[in-house]
Amino acid sequence: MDVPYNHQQLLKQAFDSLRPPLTELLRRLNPDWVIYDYASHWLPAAAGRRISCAFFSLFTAATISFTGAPGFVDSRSRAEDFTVAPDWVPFESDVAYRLHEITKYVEKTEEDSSGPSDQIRFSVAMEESDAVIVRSSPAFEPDWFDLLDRIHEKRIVPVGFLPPVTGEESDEGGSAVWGEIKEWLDEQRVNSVVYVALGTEVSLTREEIAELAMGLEKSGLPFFWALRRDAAAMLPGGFVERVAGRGIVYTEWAPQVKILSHDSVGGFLTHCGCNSVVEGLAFGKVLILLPMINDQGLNARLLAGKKLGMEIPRRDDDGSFTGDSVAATVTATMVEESGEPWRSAVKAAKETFGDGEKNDRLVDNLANYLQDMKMGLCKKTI
Ligand SMILES: O=c1ccn([C@@H]2O[C@H](COP(=O)(O)OP(=O)(O)O[C@H]3O[C@H](CO)[C@@H](O)[C@H](O)[C@H]3O)[C@@H](O)[C@H]2O)c(=O)[nH]1
Repeated sequence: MDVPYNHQQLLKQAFDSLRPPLTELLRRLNPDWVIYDYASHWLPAAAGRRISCAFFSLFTAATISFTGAPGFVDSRSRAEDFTVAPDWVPFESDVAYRLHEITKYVEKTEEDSSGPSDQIRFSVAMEESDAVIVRSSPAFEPDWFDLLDRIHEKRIVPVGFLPPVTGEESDEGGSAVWGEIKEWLDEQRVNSVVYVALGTEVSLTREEIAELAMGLEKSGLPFFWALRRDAAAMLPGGFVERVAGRGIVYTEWAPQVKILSHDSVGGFLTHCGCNSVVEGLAFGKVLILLPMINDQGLNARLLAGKKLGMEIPRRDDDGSFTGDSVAATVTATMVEESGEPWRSAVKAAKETFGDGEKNDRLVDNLANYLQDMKMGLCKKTI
């Protein structure tokens, strides 16, 4: 969290230096399977042919489908090409980037200091795997799972949402910190508080922070805003004092899961990172969508299409938004009658995202699959 986004490639560079010791470890342990993330795209090569490799996608089935499909020529090169569904998507779909979300990636000129770009890491990690495990569920995105099955010649195994745990099972959020936050939340009305948090990688500009602050102030609703200290330093003068009592700006690592599990929280203004989305929906909170980087725009479209969240309107070219549009989206989703379909949709989705037993069944399926196919039997030869 403390590594600025523009220095993140250094983490990958450091990570790559694990290749020799990991290769040695794998040779010694000789496991049946290795499960890996996209950054270690070299793991299948390190594992060799005797160990099976499963790429674990933290991204949705829709995002993986949007990213590419073997057997289809990907002729996309301009930013505009990524603002529509790609050729291999056979059904109507809004899942695509907005111009402002993709331009910075397409026009990127600086080299990746770690060597391979994230895109290359991702596609090699997918291609070289024997199976792809997806942290999602066909109950949420049936069309996208069907499509993945059709376009990839390897097993695609949904593992469910791995919903968050609270209470004694969770050690998150030291008790003193949580005690104070809980005390404040206990004083608020049920479903009245907006929890605002933009994950671990997003950096807002001064203007974006000011508009967001103005919108929250104008909404008149109680809010709890987890904002890194460096970003909080850019808040407009007098804001914290004006909202005192009604709004909290919290500059430490927030116990997000515990906060979202509290009954006073009704909505979650989120950047649409996959973990936050699961955490919010597992507790039935309506989402207010402010995607900023990576897959977040695609997640926002997928969620908005299912009325699980409402996007804060922004200019297509530069992504700017106003405090008024923040306030209007927050109040619509949280309290106005027009937001009722969104509030009902998240209640209905709570089971899919949060039900432990339902999700555990998918984990069991995965475990059975790994057992059945162990010892390299699933190496695809087609
Ligand atoms: O003060 C904080 C801040 C964050 N969190 C937790 O940190 C996680 C953040 O995860 P996520 O919501 O996925 O955000 P990012 O870490 O910013 O997401 C990165 O990783 C995701 C996939 O894992 C992608 O979907 C995003 O685009 C990418 O930016 C969540 O579990 C939060 O509960 C806290 O508990 N307290």
